[in-house]
Amino acid sequence: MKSAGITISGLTVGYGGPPVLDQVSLQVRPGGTTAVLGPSGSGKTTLLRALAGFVRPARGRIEVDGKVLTGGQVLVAPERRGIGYVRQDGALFPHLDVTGNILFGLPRVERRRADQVGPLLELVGLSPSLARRRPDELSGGQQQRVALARALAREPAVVLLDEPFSSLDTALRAATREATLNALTARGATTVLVTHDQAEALSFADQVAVILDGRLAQIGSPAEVYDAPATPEVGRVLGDTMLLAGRADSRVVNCVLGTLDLAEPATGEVLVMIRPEQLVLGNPSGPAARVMSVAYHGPEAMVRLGLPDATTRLVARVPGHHAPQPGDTVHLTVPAQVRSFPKKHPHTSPDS
Ligand SMILES: Nc1ncnc2c1ncn2[C@@H]1O[C@H](COP(=O)(O)OP(=O)(O)OP(=O)(O)O)[C@@H](O)[C@H]1O
Repeated sequence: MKSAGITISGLTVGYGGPPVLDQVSLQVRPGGTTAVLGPSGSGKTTLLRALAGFVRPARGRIEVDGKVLTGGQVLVAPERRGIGYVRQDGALFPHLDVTGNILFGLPRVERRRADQVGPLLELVGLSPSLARRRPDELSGGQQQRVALARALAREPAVVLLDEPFSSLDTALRAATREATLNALTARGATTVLVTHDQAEALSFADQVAVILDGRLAQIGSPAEVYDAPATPEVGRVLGDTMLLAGRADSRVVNCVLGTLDLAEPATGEVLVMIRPEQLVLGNPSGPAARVMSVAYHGPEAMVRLGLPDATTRLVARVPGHHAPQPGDTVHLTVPAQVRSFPKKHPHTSPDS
């Protein structure tokens, strides 16, 4: 399969009302994997639908491998785009077995080649012995992998995945995600994954696009968007954040947690963004806080903390076996460099 790059320019889509995607422009490199992350209703599925050719954009252009699929008068039909689409529910045909599902819709000549089913199943991490099972004889994760094998059977240059793992439990989800990524990489497919799940986006993709209210708020590597979000809102989409009022002076900022180092210089009134894992408990040089509650999750615990000012509430993520007890007094430090944003509104509570 040939890898193909995707270029989306000024894409605006509405369903008769105000645009649900507004002037979105982004690129996916050939063979690259981009995760699209954003709150519910932000327009993620609409972006995939526009790529697949299921909706006609009001404006904008979509090119795959340098060929215009959408733009001006051009609207290439979905089946002629060379794009595979795997939906959240897998959408297998219940009356067809695995082989029938994978070969469905292929040209008649290729459909006779049932021998391609075994290698495809292996590619997505399934045993070829499942080839004659029907969907109701498969687990959710197996069904998702069959759906992926069906998409790959057409050898699409681009594969779109719309929350394909969200109905699976944690262990199955990780295994299916890995099998999917391996299969896509082996085929050199260019992939766009829509997800709500921050960890999934950060671990699956080489590029993360954050969509807020129909607009592309930021695009970059997983580390860029997580560590250096363009706005507090992007920061929040990527994970839990706390915003503290502070006064910046070049590379440092003074806030209720003391003097912290800034990753980027700033001056004046700012909001300091702190992630729960940046708060370190135990160093007596830091301000004291009282443990309000502890949510134990096994490998980690989320510790809710109150500062003596009685208004600042913080959350620290600590290793599960290091969790303090409610009522304990702990000391807080932030050894990491932190990010700041120009101050727009006062906000001193954790928003997680
Ligand atoms: N067929 C449609 N007709 C009218 N409005 C629609 C249609 N499909 C989606 N919308 C609206 O467009 C907006 C974006 O929807 P979209 O499904 O793209 O969001 P999303 O980010 O994928 O959401 P979710 O994460 O909940 O699936 C929403 O406000 C939604 O109500």
